Amino acid sequence: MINLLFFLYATLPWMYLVSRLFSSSDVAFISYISLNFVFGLCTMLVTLLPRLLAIISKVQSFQNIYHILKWAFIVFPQFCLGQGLIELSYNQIKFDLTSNFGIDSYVSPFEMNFLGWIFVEMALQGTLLLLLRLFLHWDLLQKARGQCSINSMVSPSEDVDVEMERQRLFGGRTGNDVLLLYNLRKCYGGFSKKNTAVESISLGIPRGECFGLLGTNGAGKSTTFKMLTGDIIPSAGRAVIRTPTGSEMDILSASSEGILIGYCPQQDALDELLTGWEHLHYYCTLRGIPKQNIRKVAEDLVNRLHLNAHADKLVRTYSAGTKRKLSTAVALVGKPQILLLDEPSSGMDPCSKRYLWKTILKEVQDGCAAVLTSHSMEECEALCTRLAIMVNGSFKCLGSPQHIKNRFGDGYSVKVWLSKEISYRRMILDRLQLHFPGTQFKGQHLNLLEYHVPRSQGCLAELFRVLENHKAFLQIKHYSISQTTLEQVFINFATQQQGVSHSSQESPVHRDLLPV
Ligand SMILES: Nc1ncnc2c1ncn2[C@@H]1O[C@H](COP(=O)(O)OP(=O)(O)OP(=O)(O)O)[C@@H](O)[C@H]1O
Repeated sequence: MINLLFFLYATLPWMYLVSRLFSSSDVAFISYISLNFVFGLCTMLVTLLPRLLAIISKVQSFQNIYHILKWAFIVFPQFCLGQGLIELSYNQIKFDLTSNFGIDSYVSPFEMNFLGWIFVEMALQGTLLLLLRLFLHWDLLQKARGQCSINSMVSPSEDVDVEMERQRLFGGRTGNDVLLLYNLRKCYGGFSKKNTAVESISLGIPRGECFGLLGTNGAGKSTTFKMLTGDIIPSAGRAVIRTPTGSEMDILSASSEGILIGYCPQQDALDELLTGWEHLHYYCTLRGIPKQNIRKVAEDLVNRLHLNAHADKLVRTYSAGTKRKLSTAVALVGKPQILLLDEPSSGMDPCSKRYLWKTILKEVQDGCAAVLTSHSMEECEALCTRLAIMVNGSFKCLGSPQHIKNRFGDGYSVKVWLSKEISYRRMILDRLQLHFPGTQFKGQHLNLLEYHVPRSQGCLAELFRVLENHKAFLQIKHYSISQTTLEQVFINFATQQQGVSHSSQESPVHRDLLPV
């Protein structure tokens, strides 16, 4: 019995590991167990043969071969099981026979010169292989741990809107929501956990909402999308879809329930050797659109995204913007209930962007739930009913664009152009702080300085007065005062991003002022 338990303890992780290396199906695992038993039997026979020959012929060399094989095969748990059972039966039979003559020949199975080494070897092997297995499947273990702690509060420093959204989700107040993310988390790098790309985000998106994900390069937007599409497995948390019947299911099983998810990845997943028409035809077929309707559906998408001039050409001749249009068209095939758009408008001209926005808005109005990432604040304001700004993988704020501007953009943005590139940064700040306590310096680019002045009664008129009075003294060429924009709110959050690259061209942070 002990031997059997050790056998299971030692072999199962090993067998599972090897079978999973070759295939992800459990059928492979079962086949592997069967093969293991066959293998165990073979090693037993190979060892027994010299032993039997040694008993029959009394030739010492057979006995030596038996001993060598016995020690060599000890690394195979299957052999240990068979060998252990045989030795135990042999021991018992010997004891039964000799006890009648008053001889106690019983040997404890734990004696090192009997089965002791087998136990030691199996315990070591079992432990090592189990640890190896845990190491290789660390992600799965993290996932299991995440499931257990799914209701746990994540960070006490979380923004109140983000926290409320989490509570809404875990409180079950998700009436119309179709896409639900529960504490979704992704760490790259297994054990090291150094790179947490997405840090326990919780979100519910109802039908007819376009949700915007904003963040600097590397904030974790694409990783979130990849978890939703099954490209990568979350380290913790769940992404679920609510079916029309009200039941919740894992997002990856959605297609089996007939729920369509449209995905426009950040990198165009297009075949360079096919034309636009061929792509659309192919995806329509994949989506199960009846053959007679394919032409109509493809034509509709081509018209809506203004692809007519390019649909007949090979994709390799497309410009970057045209490829994005085709990728978006592919994502829209079959009227998906959930639409995931990863920077769909990157590289598009302003005119094409408008057509794209119109198309996305139409889909959303028709009841689709969309998630969109973009580096264009204008786009997010035009399309998104709610948005979140991601910094270092977690949401820093969440709500409608107006709500975010009201909460985080309270006050005025003052831009001052100096006549020369002189270091008047501190002096201007002192003057402004004298009249408007709480004024902050936001950044500098050559001779352009930016300040944030908190809102107060009569502040605007006073602000003009102060700047006019000091214009000549402070060498101010001209200045502008505006309400804080979404872009400025974004910049404020984005400066918190770890290791934000100052050389990037993409993010709005780099198009505007940087903190100094
Ligand atoms: N396969 C990977 N292995 C290790 N780290 C990764 C991997 N993919 C992404 N990361 C890291 O995860 C973090 C988030 O990356 P992600 O691509 O999700 O950012 P993003 O917000 O989509 O950026 P962008 O706006 O540039 O598309 C980054 O720090 C990135 O370096």
